[in-house]
Amino acid sequence: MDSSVTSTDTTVSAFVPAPASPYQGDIARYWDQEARPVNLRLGDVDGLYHHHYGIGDVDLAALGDSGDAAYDKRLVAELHRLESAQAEVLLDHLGTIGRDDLLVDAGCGRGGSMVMAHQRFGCSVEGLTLSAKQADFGNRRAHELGIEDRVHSRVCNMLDMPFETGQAAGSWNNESSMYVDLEDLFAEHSRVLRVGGRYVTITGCWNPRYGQPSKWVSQINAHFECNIHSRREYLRAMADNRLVPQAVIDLTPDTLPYWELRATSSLVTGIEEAFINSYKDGSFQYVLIAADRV
Ligand SMILES: C[S@@+](CC[C@H](N)C(=O)[O-])C[C@H]1O[C@@H](n2cnc3c(N)ncnc32)[C@H](O)[C@@H]1O
Ligand SMILES: CC(C)=CCC/C(C)=C/COP(=O)(O)OP(=O)(O)O
Ligand SMILES: [Mg+2]
Repeated sequence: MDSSVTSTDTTVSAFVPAPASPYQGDIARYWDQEARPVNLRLGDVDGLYHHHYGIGDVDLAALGDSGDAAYDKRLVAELHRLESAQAEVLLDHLGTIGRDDLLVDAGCGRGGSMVMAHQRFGCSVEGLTLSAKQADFGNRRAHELGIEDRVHSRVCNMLDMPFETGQAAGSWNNESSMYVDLEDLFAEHSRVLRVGGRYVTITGCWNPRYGQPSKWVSQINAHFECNIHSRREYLRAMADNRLVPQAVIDLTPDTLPYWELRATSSLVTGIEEAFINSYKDGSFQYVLIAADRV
């Protein structure tokens, strides 16, 4: 992958709306300033830039011997493969999407999942992020791929989406729902989705069976300036907003191999222990919820 995508990250969106709250201003700044090598090096593998985590078994044969010079490169490629596999599973749950349909990526990051959705369905994909840097990055990448007329990112609050009622065939949050109130979020997804449309989220949530957010969950919140919700809050807020779960899948066992591999790499960020320990002590879960808009 040509690294110019990362090195030319300097353009500024023409219009950046004022943040809806001081908190959203902080989150916009957070993502404008984010440049962790773990995200850029993985994205450089094939030009799909993700800000989410991975699922699936590690391919030990592809990883090979940790002693040889190219091991680091293979490790990066393997972590990236698992992150793209996560996005594929999210897309699997959107149901049937046609070329004329619109999909909405709420909290789109640098747009990796949007590109994958367009490549799979041929549809239009609109992404919303608080970060002008991320929107510019995603739009530049779409332009390089020649899909800028079908894949577009903008700076916009996902609680106030610029779409007509019932305009979207599908919408999702991929690790972005921990920044907003869930009642407000699902009310807005419910509004923009057509009846019969599909909403999908992959998220980390605290487990009501544990009791309250554990110290590890609190550590993850502090690390990302986010506010992780409980599994119960997701289901309740969906029920309140005409979103009826069609699948609720506990992906915790599927994401642990990614974290255990990442913890051995030179790209660690310091948050690996909190994810591994909270997944193992049962206080935190990685879940996919797919819901029908009824
Ligand atoms: C962890 S990243 C996930 C990015 C992307 N979904 C992915 O899978 O690569 C979280 C994203 O949520 C976005 N976000 C947080 N709060 C938001 C809000 N109120 N409106 C729009 N985007 C928001 C951030 O700007 C960031 O792009
Ligand atoms: C599952 C949960 C609770 C996620 C919180 C949201 C979040 C910040 C996701 C990862 O982004 P990233 O890819 O930028 O993070 P990192 O730099 O750690 O890879
Ligand atoms: Mg990452």
